[in-house]
Order: sequence, then C-alpha cells, then structure tokens
Amino acid sequence: MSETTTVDRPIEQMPLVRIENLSKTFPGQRALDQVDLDIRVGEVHALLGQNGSGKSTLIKVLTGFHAPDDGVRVSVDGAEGAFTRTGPSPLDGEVLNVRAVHQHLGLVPQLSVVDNVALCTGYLRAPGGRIDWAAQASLTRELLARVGLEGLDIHAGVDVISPLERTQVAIARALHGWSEGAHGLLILDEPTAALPAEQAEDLFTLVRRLRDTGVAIVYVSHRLDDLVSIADHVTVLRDGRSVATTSMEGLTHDDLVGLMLGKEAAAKAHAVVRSHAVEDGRPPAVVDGKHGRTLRVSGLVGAELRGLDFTVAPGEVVGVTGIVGAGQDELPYLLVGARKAAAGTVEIDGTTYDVTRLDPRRCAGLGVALVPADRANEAVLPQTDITDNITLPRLRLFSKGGWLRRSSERAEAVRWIERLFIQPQDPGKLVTELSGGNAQKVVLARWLGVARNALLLAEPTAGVDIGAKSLIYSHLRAAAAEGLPIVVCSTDAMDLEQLCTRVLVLSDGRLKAELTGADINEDTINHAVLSATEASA
Ligand SMILES: Nc1ncnc2c1ncn2[C@@H]1O[C@H](COP(=O)(O)OP(=O)(O)OP(=O)(O)O)[C@@H](O)[C@H]1O
Repeated sequence: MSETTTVDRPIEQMPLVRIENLSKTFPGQRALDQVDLDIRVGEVHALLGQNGSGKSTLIKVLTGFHAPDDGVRVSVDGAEGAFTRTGPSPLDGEVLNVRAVHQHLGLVPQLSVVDNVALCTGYLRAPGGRIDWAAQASLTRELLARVGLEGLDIHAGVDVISPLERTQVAIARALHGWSEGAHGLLILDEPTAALPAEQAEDLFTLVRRLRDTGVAIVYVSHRLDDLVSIADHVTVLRDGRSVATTSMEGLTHDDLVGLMLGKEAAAKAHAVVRSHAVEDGRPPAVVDGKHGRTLRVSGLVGAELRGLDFTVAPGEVVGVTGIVGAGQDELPYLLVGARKAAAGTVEIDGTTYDVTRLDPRRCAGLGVALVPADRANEAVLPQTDITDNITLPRLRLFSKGGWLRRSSERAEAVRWIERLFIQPQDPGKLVTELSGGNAQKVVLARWLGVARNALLLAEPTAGVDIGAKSLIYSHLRAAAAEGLPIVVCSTDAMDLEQLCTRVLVLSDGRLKAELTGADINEDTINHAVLSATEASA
C-alpha cells in the first residue's frame, strides 16, 4: 500500500482489509461488479458462489494477476490507500502479507521438499555464490514447523509424500517472509479438492491454528460441508456481485445452497441431486439400449494397480475409490493407454484388447472416452474456443468432401452449450476465458459425444458447483439409461453415492471391498476406504 492516511474508526471494529466498489471487466464480460469485502484478523472468510460467479477473478485481483477497473477503494489496517501494483499482490507490502495457495498447489512432483520450498524462497547462497544447503535446509524445516510438519524428510520427493503433506508444504512455503504474528491474508483455493475425507479434517486443524495466530484466511470451496466446518464468515457472489455477507454461525449445508442459488433454484438442484435412488444395487433399467455391451477388465497392472478384474454391465455406473495412490487415480488412464499399463486386457463391444497396446486416440475410435481429472493440463485445448474443444475428436463427422463444415461444428457446440448450460453461451469463446466449472462442462460435452461403448471419468465434479453437479449427474444417468457402461473414479463420496450402482474400494492397488445397495452412501463409503487402508497398512 502507498500514500496511506489513517481512518477514524474504532480499531476493534476495523477489518484488516476493506475493499469497496471492486469491479473487473473483461472484453464483453463484467466478472466482478461493485464488490465490497471486509476481512478481519483471525477469521476464516469463505467465498461462495456458483461456477462463473467471480471467485477466481476476485482472488486474481487480490493476488495481482488481474488489475481491477478504476474506482476501487481499499483500506488495510485502517489506513486508506490506492490499490497499487507494488508487489506480487497490489496489497502485499510492509503492512500486509498476501499469499495464495491454489488448488493445484504449484509443486513439482519430481523435486524434493527442500527444492520445492526453494522454488518460492529462492536458494540461499553462501559467500562465493554457491548454494548454502545447510541454511536452505534449516529455512525449510523452520517453515515446515509452522504447519506442523516437523518430522517430514525434506529430501523426500514431493511425489512420495501424502496429499495432506503436499498441501502443508505449499502452505509452508507461502508463509516465507511472513514472520509469525505479522498481519496477513492467506488465500486457500479449493484446498481439500485432492484430499481424502479423513485428511481434510487434519487440514482444518492447521487452518484453525493459523487463524488463531492472527492470520486472516480467505477460503474458496465448492465443498459446502468444508465451509460449515471451517468458516467464520461467508461472502456470497452471484453473477459478479456480492449478494450477502454473513456469519456462518448456525448455517447448514442447505442454507449455503440457498444463499448461493436463491431459494427456488436451490430446491430444484436438491431435488435433482436426490432423485436417483439406487436401492438394490442393480443397474437401472436400460431404456433404449443404444449402447449395450459389457466392459470387462482383467488382470490390470500399472504403477499402483496390482491385478484388477471387474466388469461393468450396460447401464451400470461403477464407482472406484480409495485414498490417493490406491489405484483408482491411475485406473481410467491405464484403460485408454494414456498411462502405460504393465499388463491387462479390456473387452470393448465384444472384442478383447491388450491394454498395453492401446492409446487414447485408438480408444476414442473404439467409442471409449476418458474425462481426465486435471482439466487445465490434460483436458482443455487452451488456445481454442468452445466449439473446437467439443468437436475435436469427432471432426470427421463435421466434414464433407474433405472440407470441415464450421457451421455444423458450431451447431453441435450450441447443442451442448444448451444441454449443459455452459456459460457464456458463445461457441466462439476461448475456453481459457471460461470459469473452471464451465470448462469442466465443455470437457464433459466433448467426451459424452465420443462415448459409444464406455465412459471413464476421473474426479468428474472437482471444482463444479452444486447446481452443475446435479446437471452432470443427470446427464450421466441418462447416458447409463441408454446402456452405456460408466466408470467413475473418484474420492468424492457424494459423486459415488449419487451416481453409482456398485462401488469398488481399492487399497494398495487391490480390490478390498465392493459396496452395493443401501451401502452406497457417503458414510459407508468413507468408512470402507478407511478400513481398507488401515487393513493394508
Ligand atoms: N481471462 C478472462 N477473459 C474473459 N472472461 C473471463 C476471464 N476469466 C474469467 N472470465 C469470466 O469471468 C466470469 C467469472 O469467472 P471466474 O473464473 O471468476 O468464476 P468462478 O466463480 O471462479 O467460477 P468457478 O467456480 O467455475 O471456478 C466468467 O463469466 C468467466 O467466463
């Protein structure tokens, strides 16, 4: 902050950061519209809103990635000043630390913990310019101690530590240069998205600890139960406007849905999400038999999986779950050859294939589609528009006499935009200009169009709001009802409860339990994952 003047207000009522009249306009799109936000010392302040409501844009303005429109007013610690761009964040400076930990953490898996910390802090140098490894190790240990990771081997690769430890390392390095007790704003964006349920609780303990040392925390998540557990206040964004700021005291999951969507839309979303009752473990009746051959997987071996056999009947939605690394995270990639399997076969539409010889392109040709978990790196084609992203694997369908018919491609994109309520409804919009949840719908549209014989999904609802979740569920149910075999690999027990007719629980690369019927509910699934993991330990 610069050019500061003191505001005449009682200090105890004064927020650490007060932002007024914050707008951000992209060409043709007002992403934030006169938003006001007060964040206090020692609170967890949740940002809640549907896909495209402006949460990421707000974070990107706070961290200096986007400059806001003119007219914003800011005060920090009671001192008013301009929203200037002096540090990495326009608010970061002597008075305030502003740090963000994003959903994908920004760690390099192949590097050690100490190197990953150094990527943020810079390597400490001894006289003469060589790296002072002893000092670097002690700085790393000091930062890790602040997040409760005293015992972690700092030379271990980030790929071998647990998902919770990775999140802790990312938070630890964000605290570099921020002395304990100094004022600051820590932004956590979907921090539990990659964490199994039991590790999320441990993360909350850390977040509460940081809050109690005076850190102001902005917490963004579509996992509403997280917010009920951890947030002190919530600000609700709708179409770029802040429509409510309230204390979280006494608020339930359903209250949050109501605040986010408005009462009427909330009731509708709730009804759709709950409309699917899988009572006896049998697949729902196949209504038109458009697809209809069993997917049969035998002896699948990968880096994690150690020989998995299962079948998915036409119209069945089989869930596969476990803690990260149990095998469900690599399963769909192995089946389409996106990661190298060591052994295994898969029967597709009556023909058996050696999985070690498959590749994603060939699988797409066979009508087997994979919706990957890492949307940004594995799924969207960044420099292209919604139309290209949806139609790319099926371009031949839109060609005549060797010429691509752009009009029929666009018509197909418009059909999916309408079916999945993709926003904005512009087939020519660059996919990088979409919110995360809308980009996920585009990816889903692409692969729903390809899947004739099987659809494999990895974490299909990560980062999507409750309304979009219900929409995705109903499209997947409809595809199953047409006889498509579907495999949902997910750590989100709600996805599994709402979608699956059978759930396979893996641990250590092997099948440990199979849940059907009334056992397919969030509590039993979480419990089965925990028991399977403990039994393998
Ligand atoms: N770089 C950009 N260029 C143009 N429009 C953008 C850009 N980034 C975001 N938008 C638009 O701004 C609006 C808000 O998007 P934002 O990503 O902030 O939403 P969000 O609440 O974070 O959504 P989600 O929960 O899906 O991640 C959307 O309409 C989006 O299409």
